[in-house]
Amino acid sequence: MRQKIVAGNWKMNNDLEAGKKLALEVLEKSTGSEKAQIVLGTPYIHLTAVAADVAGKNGIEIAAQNCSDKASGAYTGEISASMVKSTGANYVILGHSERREYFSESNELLAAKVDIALENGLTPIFCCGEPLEIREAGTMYEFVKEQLTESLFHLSAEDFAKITIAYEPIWAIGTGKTASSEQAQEMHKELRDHLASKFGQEAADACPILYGGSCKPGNAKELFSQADVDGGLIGGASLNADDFLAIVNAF
Ligand SMILES: O=C(CO)COP(=O)(O)O
Repeated sequence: MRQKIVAGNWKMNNDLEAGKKLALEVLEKSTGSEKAQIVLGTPYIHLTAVAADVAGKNGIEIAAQNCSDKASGAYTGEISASMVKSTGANYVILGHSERREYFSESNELLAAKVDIALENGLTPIFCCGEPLEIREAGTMYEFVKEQLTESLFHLSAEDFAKITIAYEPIWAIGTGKTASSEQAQEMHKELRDHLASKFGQEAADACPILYGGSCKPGNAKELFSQADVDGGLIGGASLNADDFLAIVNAF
C-alpha cells in the first residue's frame, strides 16, 4: 500500500518561538500511531530548532519549503539542499505555486532543484497545479502533466521512487474553495496514469500523490477516501495543531 502523508506548509508564518510552540503542540497531541506520515514544512530559520525538538519523535518529519538549485557558493540569501539536510529535515517542498508565481520558478529550474534535493538525501514533495483560467479552459490535465514531464521525467527509476507529488489547484489555495473530491480524484488518476506511461504502473502505483488547497478538518475525510488521494499538503489549517491533527486523523 502507498504511504499516506499529511504535510503542513506553514509558508511565511510564525516567528521562531511560535513555530517551536506549534511543533511541540503537534508532537504532544500526536500518538505515533497515526495512519499518515506527519511532515512539518517550516520556514528555513525554524528548521534546526524544530528538528531538534520533534524530528523522529512519534515519527514526525521536517520539511523545508524550498532549496537552491545550486550546491554552494556565492548566492547571497540562498539555502542549499545540503544545508537543509544538515538541520535534520528529510523533506523539501519544491515548486509550490507561490514560488512559481512570485519567484518565477520554471519547470526547468525545478528539475534542477529536484536533482540536487535527491543527491542530498531529501525527499522532494513536488507541487503542481493549474490556475483558474486553465481549469476554465478545460486544459488542466495537459497543463499539470507537462509540469511533471518537464521536471520529473528525466529521473531514473531509482530516483523517481523517492518522489512525492502534491497536486494543488491554484484556485483552491487559501480561497476556501476546495476542489471537489471527484475533481481531485480525476486529476490524481490522470497524473498517476501519466507517471505510469513513463515509469511503469508499479512505480506510479507506489508514488504518493497528495492534495492541497483549502483542505480542512471538515473535508479531509472525503478527499482522502478517494482511491488516488494519498494525503494532503496543508496550508492555513496546519497553523493550528488541533486542526492539523484532525486532518492527519482523517485517515
Ligand atoms: O498552498 C497550500 C499548501 O501548500 C494550501 O494552502 P491552504 O490549505 O491554506 O489552502
